[in-house]
Amino acid sequence: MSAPQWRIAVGCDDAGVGYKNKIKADFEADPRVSKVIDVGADDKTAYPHIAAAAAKLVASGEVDRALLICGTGLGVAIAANKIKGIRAVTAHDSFSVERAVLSNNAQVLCMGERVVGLELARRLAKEWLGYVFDEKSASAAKVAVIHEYENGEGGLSGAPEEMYFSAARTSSYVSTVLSLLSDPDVPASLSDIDIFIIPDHVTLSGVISQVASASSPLARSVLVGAQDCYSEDFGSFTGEVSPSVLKEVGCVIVELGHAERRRLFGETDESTAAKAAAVVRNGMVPLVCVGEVEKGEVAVAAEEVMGQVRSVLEAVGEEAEVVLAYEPVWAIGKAEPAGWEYVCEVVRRVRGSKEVSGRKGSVRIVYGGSAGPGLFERLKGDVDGLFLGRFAHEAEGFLKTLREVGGA
Ligand SMILES: O=C(CO)COP(=O)(O)O
Repeated sequence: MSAPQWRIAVGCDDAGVGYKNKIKADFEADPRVSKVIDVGADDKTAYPHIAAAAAKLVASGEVDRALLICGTGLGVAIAANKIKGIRAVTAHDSFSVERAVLSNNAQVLCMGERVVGLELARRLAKEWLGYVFDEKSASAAKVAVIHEYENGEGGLSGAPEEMYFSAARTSSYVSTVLSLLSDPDVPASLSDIDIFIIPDHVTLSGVISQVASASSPLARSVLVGAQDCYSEDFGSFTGEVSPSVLKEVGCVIVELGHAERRRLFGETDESTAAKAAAVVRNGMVPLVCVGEVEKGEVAVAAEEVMGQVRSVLEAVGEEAEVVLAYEPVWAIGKAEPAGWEYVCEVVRRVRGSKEVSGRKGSVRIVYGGSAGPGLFERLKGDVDGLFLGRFAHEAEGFLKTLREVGGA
């Protein structure tokens, strides 16, 4: 496979200036390199800033690779790996440099000026330019798993969604789900996904206690969420539910902006965004429902959804973890979900938007709207999980879908 023309960022801290400058000059003279961006620094700038600046250029696609030098090559690798999408390695021998690209598709190579001689470092950097990751190789699937871990695991909602269950039914439903999850035959892969249940506010604390006293670690890992909360923590807001109290009782996720709340209770992008900020402020994860009202073109739907997404992401800041439940309003409460190709295309556009792809915090996108068993197989790859309503109202149906999302 022939090497492309590389665009490369180089950077170092004050311990790596000499090697960085030499290798930079080598790159500039190498016909395999089309562009070199030097992110510094020849001064006392601490290495994490330099490493992050170079890694961000890689993550944004402005360059293909980065080469970072510090005293050991360790700190710059650790820092670069904090940037989403980055695979940075420290390597000081020929074989590791080769495998870093061919096995791990690492885009960032780090070396230590105090570890290897200059000529070896220059030779390794030169060899590095000759390796190209093969997306069709057996390594590709393993690299994809790294990406999945970075994005977090899929999520699933169980009933009781909306206001369908009595308190007694919620309690018996949750005990059935927990006992099914405690069955020794449940596939281990279910522990790779985040399973969540979002009951009504009144039964929430009871469900949290049921989960806490479940008999298996998998059942005890079920996350319990709330269906809404207010944007203020405390005060004269009679009838509202405080995000601070939700946190206090062990709630970890708060669903916001459901289509019914927007339609029946006048909730807007602004009020949803303010609530999302309150949820994040209280250390919980907002699960924000977004979706176009009318069925139509993918591009129009994605634009409508992005309007809802933008206001939330602006409000929560760039580091907060967010789950988006993409629920086309027209597909809720129907016999069938929206077409899988349509869903994947809208989700791809949302995920690829600069607002979503450019932020530091994880954004998982789950699909909701008449979702149930048999759907995830079509959506996986683009969609991180499912947000279930009626088709999880029977515990067995919920478990069946969980197995599908868990790849079991
Ligand atoms: O709105 C939903 C979940 O919040 C979807 O509900 P249904 O799957 O029952 O259509």
